[in-house]
Amino acid sequence: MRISVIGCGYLGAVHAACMAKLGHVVTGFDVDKEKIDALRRGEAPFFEPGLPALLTEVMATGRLSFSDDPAAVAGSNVHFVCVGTPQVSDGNAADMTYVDAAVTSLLPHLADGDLVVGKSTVPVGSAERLAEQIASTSPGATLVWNPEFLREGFAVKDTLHPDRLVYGVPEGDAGARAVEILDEVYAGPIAEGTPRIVSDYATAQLVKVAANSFLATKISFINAMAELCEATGADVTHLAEAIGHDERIGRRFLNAGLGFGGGCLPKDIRAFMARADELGVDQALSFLREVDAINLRRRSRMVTLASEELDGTLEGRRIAVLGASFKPNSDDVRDSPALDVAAKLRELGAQVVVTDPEANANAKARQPQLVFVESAEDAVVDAELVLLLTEWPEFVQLDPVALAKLVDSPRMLDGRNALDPSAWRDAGWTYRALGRGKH
Ligand SMILES: NC(=O)c1ccc[n+]([C@@H]2O[C@H](COP(=O)([O-])OP(=O)(O)OC[C@H]3O[C@@H](n4cnc5c(N)ncnc54)[C@H](O)[C@@H]3O)[C@@H](O)[C@H]2O)c1
Ligand SMILES: O=c1ccn([C@@H]2O[C@H](COP(=O)(O)OP(=O)(O)O[C@H]3O[C@H](CO)[C@@H](O)[C@H](O)[C@H]3O)[C@@H](O)[C@H]2O)c(=O)[nH]1
Repeated sequence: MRISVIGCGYLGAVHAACMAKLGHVVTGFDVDKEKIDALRRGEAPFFEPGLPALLTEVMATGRLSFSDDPAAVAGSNVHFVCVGTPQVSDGNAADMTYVDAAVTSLLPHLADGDLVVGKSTVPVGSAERLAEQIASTSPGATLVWNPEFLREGFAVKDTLHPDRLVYGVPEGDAGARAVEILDEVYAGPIAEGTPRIVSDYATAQLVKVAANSFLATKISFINAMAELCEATGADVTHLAEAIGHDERIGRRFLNAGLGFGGGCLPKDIRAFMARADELGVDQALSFLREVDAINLRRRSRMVTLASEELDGTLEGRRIAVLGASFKPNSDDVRDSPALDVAAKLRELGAQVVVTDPEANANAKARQPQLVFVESAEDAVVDAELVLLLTEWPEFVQLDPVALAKLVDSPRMLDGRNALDPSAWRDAGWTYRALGRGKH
């Protein structure tokens, strides 16, 4: 198939490369010329394991090209819309400006029989509105909604081997034909047995935000339990393990700590609440307000614990922060709990030194007043307190004995429950963690 991918950010760049890997001829288009120039050189514009090698492999076949010219999408039969839907600056809703602009720029290049495939995460009702817009100028083209569930850090694997495919299609022949085309696009994963669910537009859009709401709720549930553990002296890691053995609950996404961040879960639950409000069913999602509040409370709890560790005085105290990205194996700092905590501590007067294996540059662009260094060893020199805020493997594997020799005072606050408490305590550290023992 001839495929265009509109928007080559985290989602679009991976999607374009994976579609080429599946044998299609792909043109990636983005308005960001710098990003396109990098992709044309075969460089991933962000850190994503496996993407650079995949780009090199598929670009050598000649099946993948990139352009900053909107007309480059002409001639493709399937057009994936992968642009951003961030939170609006003055509220909780999703900003649909980029999706609207992307579809508008696509319209003049659509031919009869073309498929427009929405992949961005949008408020329910958007597909119906965009389908009308497309029908008014290009009645021969069809819109389908095909939400994406990839995780950063595993994006290539998740795209090539998704755990499910969801198609939201219109009724009638156009919908049936759209299913046939999408089945051809995803022939590889379907042959591997990937389940696919065919439904209407509204359901497909809702599946995406429902899935992210469930994941966010699961994380906030365990973090609420962490609050109880802190009040009672219990250990949330044992609690998670114990309830996780119940297959109906499951252990995944029960890692208590600093909570969720990134470019998806926080903004998606807020946009979902905003949309429910518009639909007059805000009560149905009122629990998500609490999910958000529990999540944000973990960040302030970390700041409080840091202050307590330093006898209530943050002013002028040297704090080392390990981690800036919202999770390991990503350089994404959008709504990063780690960066948020580091910035707050600095605001309160601490001398904060941050290090992240991949996210230093992105983090510095957002928080230029923070000091960034290249390694954990550099960050902890003379530190009175060390905070582990993103559980990169290189941080989890740090040697507490060697590190103790570099710090001013061996105090560790583990914001991700990622370290072995006894190893750190045996090496002379004061070790405290969120949800583990009485504070
Ligand atoms: N990042 C993820 O892991 C992930 C996973 C699943 C779904 N999503 C959803 O996918 C969408 C994209 O997310 P992202 O993380 O890739 O965002 P992003 O900000 O990394 O990328 C968006 C890209 O769209 C480009 N763009 C903006 N307007 C454009 C236009 N009119 N024409 C062409 N390009 C344009 C931007 O320059 C940018 O490169 C969002 O709706 C997000 O919720 C993201
Ligand atoms: O037990 C857990 C699991 C995750 N997290 C945090 O939750 C956030 C999100 O993690 P994850 O879901 O792995 O990252 P994303 O790449 O943002 O992926 C989510 O958001 C994507 C965009 O919508 C979806 O496609 C994915 O399915 C969904 O998992 C991160 O800050 C993690 O540190 C926890 O605190 N505890």
